[in-house]
Amino acid sequence: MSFRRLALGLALCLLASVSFWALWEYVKNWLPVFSYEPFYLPCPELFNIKLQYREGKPFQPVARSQYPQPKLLDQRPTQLLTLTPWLAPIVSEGTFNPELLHQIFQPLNLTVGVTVFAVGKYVRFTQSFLESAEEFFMCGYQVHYYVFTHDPAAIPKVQLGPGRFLSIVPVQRHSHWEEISMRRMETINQLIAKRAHQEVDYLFCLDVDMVFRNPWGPETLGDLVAAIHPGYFSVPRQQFPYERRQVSAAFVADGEGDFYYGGAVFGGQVAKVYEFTRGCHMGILADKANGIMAIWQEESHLNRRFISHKPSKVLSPEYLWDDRKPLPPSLKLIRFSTLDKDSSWLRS
Ligand SMILES: CC(=O)N[C@H]1[C@@H](OP(=O)(O)OP(=O)(O)OC[C@H]2O[C@@H](n3ccc(=O)[nH]c3=O)[C@H](O)[C@@H]2O)O[C@H](CO)[C@H](O)[C@@H]1O
Ligand SMILES: [Mn+2]
Repeated sequence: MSFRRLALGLALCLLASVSFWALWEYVKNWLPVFSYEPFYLPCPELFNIKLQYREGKPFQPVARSQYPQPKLLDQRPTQLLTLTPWLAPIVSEGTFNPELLHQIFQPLNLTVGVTVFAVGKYVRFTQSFLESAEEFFMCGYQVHYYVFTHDPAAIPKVQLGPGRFLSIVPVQRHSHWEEISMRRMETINQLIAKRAHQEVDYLFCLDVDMVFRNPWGPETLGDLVAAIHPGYFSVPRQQFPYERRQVSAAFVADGEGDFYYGGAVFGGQVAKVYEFTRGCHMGILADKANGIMAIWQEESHLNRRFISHKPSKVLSPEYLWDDRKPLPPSLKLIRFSTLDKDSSWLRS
């Protein structure tokens, strides 16, 4: 009797272990979580490794060389070039997705600075400039305007959106408009050294006699940004109004040049704008020492520098237009444009 019980007990035990084993095999095969071996974890050293990279090589200025001129309108008369020969994007409507760029740039919590000069009669442009910027410039981002003026009390109070600031920076009123325009390089450079390097990530340096007409967003952000001048985007480089006198630091030889850029719009990462404005100012000082002023003042020096220090992003004339010109079929919209103004009265 007891032998039968023992045998039955053993058989039951055997059955139970076999079923348990079968169940385990089944579960092990079907649920990956049970078969997962934490092979790579823990491996804390991976998170603590500090790599000693080869030292970064700073970009060298491009030496004078001969190569064909890039043509903004070479493809089809209505289609703009989208890439420079040194692989910088040329930004225009249709080349980027604004929603995607917003998703990428919005979480970065960037502050974009704007420098603008309102000296003498140009104070009158400040209101329309600022109001249109509030409507279209870097909407949804933190913006810091630096308004340089000889007369702080004359700067109108414009209602600014949340996260947008305005600093008025007093400057001397030089008697000649050329001097006012040209001194901007030095003044911007000093502003960056004094405070802007701690206050903004990117900085755009803009003319005040202009208004925003359509959105200007993060598609414009880059290391060093130039804008193609509205007057010369379809002419051979020999016709660009570069400084052609060899004695000037802004001299450009006949076969040189990519695009003719406007002095009314440039920018980039604040450290790059610092280097850029310093270089231009040094050229301007060298010219002063030689008793010469470049044909288009700081714009000539800016163009000289952009030949040897290529912009990493180029803005199409959508970002620097002139209302006095008819709109060509190649431009789908105008974002920032010069007002029709009486230059001789303004400069008198
Ligand atoms: C089409 C054309 O001819 N463009 C040239 C002209 O641009 P612009 O006619 O656009 O020059 P501008 O008269 O707008 O002067 C440039 C900027 O300097 C500031 N400003 C200038 C004068 C003044 O009395 N007060 C003042 O605040 C202001 O922010 C102005 O927007 O002159 C510039 C001077 O560098 C460049 O040579 C440009 O190539
Ligand atoms: Mn202007």
